[in-house]
Amino acid sequence: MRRYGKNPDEDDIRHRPNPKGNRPRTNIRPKHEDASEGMVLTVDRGRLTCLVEDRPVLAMKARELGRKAAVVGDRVFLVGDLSGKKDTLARIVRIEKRASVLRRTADDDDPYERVVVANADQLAIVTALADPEPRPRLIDRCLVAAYDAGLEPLLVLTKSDLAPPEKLLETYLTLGIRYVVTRRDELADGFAADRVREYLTDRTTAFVGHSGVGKTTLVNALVPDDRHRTTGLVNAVTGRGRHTTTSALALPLAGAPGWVIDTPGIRSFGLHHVDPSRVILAFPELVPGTEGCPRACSHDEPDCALDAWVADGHADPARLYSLRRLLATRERREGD
Ligand SMILES: Nc1nc2c(ncn2[C@@H]2O[C@H](COP(=O)(O)OP(=O)(O)OP(=O)(O)O)[C@@H](O)[C@H]2O)c(=O)[nH]1
Ligand SMILES: [Zn+2]
Repeated sequence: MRRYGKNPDEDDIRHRPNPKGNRPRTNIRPKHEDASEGMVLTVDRGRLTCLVEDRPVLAMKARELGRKAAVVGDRVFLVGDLSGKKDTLARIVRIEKRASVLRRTADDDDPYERVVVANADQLAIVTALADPEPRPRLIDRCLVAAYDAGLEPLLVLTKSDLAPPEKLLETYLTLGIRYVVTRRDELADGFAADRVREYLTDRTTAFVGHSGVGKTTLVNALVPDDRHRTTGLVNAVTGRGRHTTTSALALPLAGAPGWVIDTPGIRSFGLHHVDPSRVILAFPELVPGTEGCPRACSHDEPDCALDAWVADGHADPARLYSLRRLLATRERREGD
């Protein structure tokens, strides 16, 4: 698996003073030794549906977790009634350290980060080739978020029955991004799902896309029949309606091991949280060229050493251009 960078989640590093002073460490036992492991499938107004063994269990966060929130994809430990029966409520007592964190801010000037999905290793960026028109800047912003989170991006271009993909793909050639193109008739006969599934096997893939691009249609083709979301986003796990669904939803991939994590349609992708030093990790051949950069270089400023280094023939200028294009998406423009 290719990874673009580590994503240390500061939240997970707990600095707890030792209240017992110098008492021997053996006296400190892990709490809740009997807790069972589960995975968060969806979150709905403070209630988390977790998969424990093979059953969905409704749970809430234990007080002792404080402000730390569990999100979809989190591996958690639960205690209490884990039968999954009606009207039971278990408690989440621990959240495991996350392998990755996909974040977004509602707006660039909104410092409040939302952790959208934990532990994904791939980001499927779903874009229609027409109806609605593709928005390259939105795609670029999703790419930046993927690189920042250490997720490998996959472009999923839908509705190729309405418009051809070539022109849009040209833009992404130099980025070396994997892509898959689908069209309406291949949805019905299963070919679209077969082709997309190849990229999802053994992985945890978060799906993002603008409303109306056909994300739900595609996700339904990829997950078991009884887990279908109706268009209008009825929560397939809790069965509740659209107005309650603001969370992502993890669904098992049908026909192969893997997880599909559907996220609500997005209109924008705020990048307030993005660190440019991580975006360059998606361009490994450019990294040695940054040795001559000023400290904390954004790689998109006049003193950046990459211009001279690339001019000397060390790397393809088109790749530097692509890096700059992605870095520039951090500045918000009308319609992002
Ligand atoms: N022509 C064409 N239409 C498609 C294709 N895939 C989906 N659609 C249609 O596009 C519309 C939107 O599809 P959805 O799957 O609801 O889109 P979505 O991205 O989930 O949108 P939200 O539910 O708003 O987030 C529906 O009318 C689909 O039938 C395709 O490959 N070709
Ligand atoms: Zn630089």
